Amino acid sequence: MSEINQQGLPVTIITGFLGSGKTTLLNQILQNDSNQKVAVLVNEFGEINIDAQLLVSYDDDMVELSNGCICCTINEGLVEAVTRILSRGEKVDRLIIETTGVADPLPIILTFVGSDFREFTHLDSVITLIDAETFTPEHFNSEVAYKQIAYGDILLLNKIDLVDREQLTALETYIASIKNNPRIIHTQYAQVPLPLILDLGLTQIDNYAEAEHREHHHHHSHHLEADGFVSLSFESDKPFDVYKFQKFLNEGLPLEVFRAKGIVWFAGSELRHIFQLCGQRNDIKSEPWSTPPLNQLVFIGRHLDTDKLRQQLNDCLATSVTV
Ligand SMILES: Nc1nc2c(ncn2[C@@H]2O[C@H](COP(=O)(O)OP(=O)(O)OP(=O)(O)O)[C@@H](O)[C@H]2O)c(=O)[nH]1
Repeated sequence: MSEINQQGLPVTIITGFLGSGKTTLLNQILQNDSNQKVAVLVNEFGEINIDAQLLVSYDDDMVELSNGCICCTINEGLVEAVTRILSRGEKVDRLIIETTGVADPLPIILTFVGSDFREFTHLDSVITLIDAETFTPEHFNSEVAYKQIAYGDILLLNKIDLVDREQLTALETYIASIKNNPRIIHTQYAQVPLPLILDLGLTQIDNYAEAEHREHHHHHSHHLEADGFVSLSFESDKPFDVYKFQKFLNEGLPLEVFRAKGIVWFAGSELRHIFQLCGQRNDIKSEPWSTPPLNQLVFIGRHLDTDKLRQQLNDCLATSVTV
């Protein structure tokens, strides 16, 4: 029996704030770790799981947990999903969990270090993505954004193509002020040699004993409300008018929207469009459809007027369809 088997299934948790590059990293791992059987658990805050659809391999090994956050409301779902993976006859080499951008990683960490799973799994490391362009010492006034860094064993300072040297140095100085000897790696599109992030055995279980005790006496399921994040999921089997949608992005999009992503269908186009918005930046890429066309979008932000936003999106739909 290999050393890994004796220790149980290696688990890697990928965390980081909204839009920091978690799915991009997961795709890097899946593309480069092709000799291994990787089970993936993708959790999204929103009713539609967009991330799962944007992964390079999307098959039976994927377990999606949508509409909630595994750190609180659907933690039971996490336990069930992991139990399912562990009880499959087929050998699995590792489990990777991508949390939502608004997840507190601690309850997820404790699910592995403080439960029956401890016998069958071992938490290898917690990887935290940080968007070097948008992250500031105010950490978006979000307690979870702070905790994601505090509990990260490896910090990937991502999107370095969008910042200058001074901004990077300022960020590193801030991180060093809140965390002892941080292990920081600079990345662009989350590209990192896998030996630098996998199978390192970095998570120190003993460090969590006290945290586990505290959590048992503490209700953490209200942090989303406290941070003020809400999500709107929009689906339609009618296409958007490309000009109306572009006008909406340029003039109508509420400033409160911090993150948006989705699969977009434009009237007159045969392609599926992948829409991504992080802060002030958005882009749309196109590729062929592998499913019947439809619109599926998620908008996340603080204090969103979801009714108004839904109406604005409905107004972007094309009145006549020419595909
Ligand atoms: N310029 C630039 N863009 C990046 C980089 N890494 C990721 N992105 C883009 O940032 C956007 C968000 O990346 P994701 O990987 O989806 O981020 P995420 O953390 O999974 O997002 P959520 O799960 O929705 O919170 C996408 O459009 C990526 O292509 C980078 O290093 N540089």
